[in-house]
Amino acid sequence: MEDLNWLWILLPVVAVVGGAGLLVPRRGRKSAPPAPPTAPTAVETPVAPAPAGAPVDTAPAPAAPALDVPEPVSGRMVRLRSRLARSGSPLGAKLLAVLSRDSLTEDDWDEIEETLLLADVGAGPTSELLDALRTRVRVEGVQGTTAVRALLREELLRLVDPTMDRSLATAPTDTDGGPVPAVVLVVGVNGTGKTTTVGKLARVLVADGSSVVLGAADTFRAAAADQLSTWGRRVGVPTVRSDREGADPAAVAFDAVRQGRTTGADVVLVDTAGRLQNKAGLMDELGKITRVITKEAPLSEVLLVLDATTGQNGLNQARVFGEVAGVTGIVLTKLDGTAKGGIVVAVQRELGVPVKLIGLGEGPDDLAPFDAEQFVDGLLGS
Ligand SMILES: Nc1nc2c(ncn2[C@@H]2O[C@H](COP(=O)(O)OP(=O)(O)OP(=O)(O)O)[C@@H](O)[C@H]2O)c(=O)[nH]1
Repeated sequence: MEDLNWLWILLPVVAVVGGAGLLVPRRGRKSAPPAPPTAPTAVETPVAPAPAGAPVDTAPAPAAPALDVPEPVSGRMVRLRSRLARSGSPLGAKLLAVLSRDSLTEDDWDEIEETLLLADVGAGPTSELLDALRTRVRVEGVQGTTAVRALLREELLRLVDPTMDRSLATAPTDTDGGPVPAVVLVVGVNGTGKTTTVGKLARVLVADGSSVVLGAADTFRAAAADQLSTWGRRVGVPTVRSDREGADPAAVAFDAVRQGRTTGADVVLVDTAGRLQNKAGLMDELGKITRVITKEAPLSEVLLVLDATTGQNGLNQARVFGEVAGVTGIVLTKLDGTAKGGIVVAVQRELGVPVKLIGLGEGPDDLAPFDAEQFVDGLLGS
């Protein structure tokens, strides 16, 4: 109980701080904060009937768990910044080292180019940055560590683009029939961290005072639904799932959204499998999920989860999902495991949509809203 008292004390604080960076202001909120500790049976609540031919079961309600108190969102970017800085940050450190040399030769510029390419910044953004740096070093005669760092910070920031809208649409949507939950569909190939991200995001939303329903539409792997239920249970969030391996993911997604609607939830987060080997199959599956969900509520976000350590491979995935899934935001996971932060720039360019969230580790609160300035400062080791 003592833990839970902390939750109620924390919620108003987190709602203010978290709302600034991550979430759009709520419109027409109609529901109370997450299930209070006295109603633990809200976890894994029964679902509405499945569409014809696609039965969906729900697991029985477990015994009352002690609920976690998610870490406030506000401190997380600071953690990212220090992690990036601690990682040795080859990108920022190497660029600074070369740019600080007395007079830059062609070999030095080649070294800068190579560093950027190795950090997965991508060919287009690399040549843009090189042109900008060359011009400014020549024209402005920038010299000295402080001035060079300021120049590099400015130009890296321009590439990462602080003007992009990175807020998450997690406010209920107004429809003719009244407000319906925001629906966030999470897509990406297997192993990138989708289920983990859905679990972490549920915690962020709970910390923000939202009521959440999870939909385990990754029916390919039975353990994925267990994994998701565990995440939900820890913060008192119900999970709609099927225990039948290979059940129709669209049916589970539909039931999750219906459940959210019936219970007046603010947000429904839907995890998917993304295991399909070809574009046509992927398009069919995601198309069907989207079609059935939108019978209940419009899609508010389609988040593509990409593993930051996969480089060019990740970009290829981004391209395919971008074409078939109408992606509105990118979640870059495992940024803690790579020094190649340049992927942020490359993937935004590839898809034309912003990185909205980043994964910083395997801990339950290792998910942060992406902040361009903090990210660049982390790269520069400041
Ligand atoms: N280091 C690190 N590991 C992460 C991060 N996000 C996820 N992981 C790990 O990546 C592994 C795969 O995560 P899942 O969430 O199961 O991935 P998935 O995309 O749902 O995989 P499938 O269910 O197989 O499609 C797990 O071991 C996670 O703990 C992150 O930001 N950093």
